[in-house]
Amino acid sequence: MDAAGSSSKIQADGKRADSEAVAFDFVIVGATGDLTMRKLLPAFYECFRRGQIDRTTKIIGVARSDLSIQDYRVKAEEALRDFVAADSYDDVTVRDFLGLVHYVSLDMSDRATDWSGLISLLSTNGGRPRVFYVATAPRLYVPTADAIGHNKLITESTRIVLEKPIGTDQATAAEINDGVGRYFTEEQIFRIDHYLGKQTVQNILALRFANPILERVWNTDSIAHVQITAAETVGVGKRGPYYDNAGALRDMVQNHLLQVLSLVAMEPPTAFSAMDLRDEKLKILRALKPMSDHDIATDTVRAQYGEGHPNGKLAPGYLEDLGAPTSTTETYLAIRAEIRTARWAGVPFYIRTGKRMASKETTVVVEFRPQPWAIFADNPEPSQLVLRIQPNEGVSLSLASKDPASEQYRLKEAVLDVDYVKAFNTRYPDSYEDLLMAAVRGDQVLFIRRDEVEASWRWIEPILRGWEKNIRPLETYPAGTQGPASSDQLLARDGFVWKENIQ
Ligand SMILES: NC(=O)C1=CN([C@@H]2O[C@H](COP(=O)(O)OP(=O)(O)OC[C@H]3O[C@@H](n4cnc5c(N)ncnc54)[C@H](OP(=O)(O)O)[C@@H]3O)[C@@H](O)[C@H]2O)C=CC1
Ligand SMILES: O=C1O[C@H](COP(=O)(O)O)[C@@H](O)[C@H](O)[C@H]1O
Repeated sequence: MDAAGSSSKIQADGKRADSEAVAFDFVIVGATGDLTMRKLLPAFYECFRRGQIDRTTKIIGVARSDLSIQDYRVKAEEALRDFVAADSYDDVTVRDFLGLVHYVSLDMSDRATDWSGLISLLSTNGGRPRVFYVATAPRLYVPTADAIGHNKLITESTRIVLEKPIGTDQATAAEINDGVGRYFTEEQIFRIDHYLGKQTVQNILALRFANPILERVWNTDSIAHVQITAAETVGVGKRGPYYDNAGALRDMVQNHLLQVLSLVAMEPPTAFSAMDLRDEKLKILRALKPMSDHDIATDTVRAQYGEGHPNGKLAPGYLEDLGAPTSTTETYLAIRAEIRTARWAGVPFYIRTGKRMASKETTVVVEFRPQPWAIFADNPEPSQLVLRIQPNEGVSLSLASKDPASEQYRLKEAVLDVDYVKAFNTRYPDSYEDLLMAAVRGDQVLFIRRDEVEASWRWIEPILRGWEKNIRPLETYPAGTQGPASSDQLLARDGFVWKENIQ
């Protein structure tokens, strides 16, 4: 399938048809870190290459390391070489882009640090967008906001972008929100969730609210259950110290997967505005049925990967990856959630995520209710709408069909499938590209509001506490598998199965 009319909109040089070049000052605090090197600089490079960034823009790296601008540009160039797709990398464009990149050494934990080097780089034009992106450990979010305020750098067009995690529970989230909120208004605070930068996540809204054919059946009358899966093949890697304090619930569910769930479940907003959209997401987060200790025991599963053989090769278990003798941190979880609204009464939402699983796939599966009266000898399988968030971005709908190979009236599943990359004949931008440019433009549609963060933590925290009390014991699963068997039982109890190997 081809996207009607799309080819005329794709520009040969890869520019995005609907966006103009903007001039701005963008300060990245944490400029030598993994996130900046692997994601932010490559994303900015792509936006520059596509003509979205004006040449007078300044991207100013800030960290404690004592580096000259030249040293930092060398590092930035290495990062672009490593992390920009080969077919996007171009020496001349890289050279031009590096001309926008600056560096200042500053310590955010030291109020006495002299900010004059940074201040001299910032434009005095109060209308020019000025963004501070805080890509450091969360304990520095408030001191950074404090230093920005103390140095009187907040103009009418200044924004602050906060990376996840916003806290580790309700209380610590409130401390960060209050601390940053002393200097910045809510309209100036951009809490990032990179899942909202994924085109396929954004597309959930288009599918639902631009296609009445779907929206009319998007409720408990037609939908039997929803599965949200974010499976990863990677282990904990070098992020062990962070991850062991977080676990899968804080790392993936509190933010990314609850955002996906709220987009799948929300009512149509009255307008496509940050306020209306976030109001509707918030209602869903607030409508999640609180998990009692009994629910935690029966409706959650938590597990940690042990040694296994993904693709026939030995992979270490979590403890070995972590380099610790013991840990009760979950690297896998499955939860059966309920949303207490008229639209979703009686429709379980199953969430699962895990590291070192059999395959990398992030999907939303919407299973429709079965035919109430079967006239065929075969019982048709209920239709499933599958949103492939990543990889192989696309959407498919399985339909029961007459099997042409059978003389009798036998049924067989046939699949309507749209592969977005082929349909739109364009590259899929990395999540950070849209998010960075939205922060520059001051558009909060793709960012999380304070009350959403709080509502997410309110639902998550009893589960965290229940697990701390071992209400649901930690299981193990071999690396390279689909998690523990009890996760299957969670669905089997309701008569459902996880849909596997979607990609
Ligand atoms: N990496 C990732 O994939 C993801 C990261 N995040 C979040 O992004 C943030 C950054 O993560 P990541 O890049 O991995 O972390 P890193 O540890 O790799 O980088 C931290 C950065 O902060 C700088 N820094 C540390 N202390 C100070 C200070 N006192 N003043 C100024 N700069 C300081 C460090 O440089 P220096 O030592 O030179 O000061 C470094 O540039 C974290 O909040 C993380 O949770 C979120 C999602 C994914
Ligand atoms: O935020 C995070 O997300 C990644 C998964 O992101 P994806 O875009 O590859 O789905 C996860 O690996 C990481 O632990 C988590 O912090």
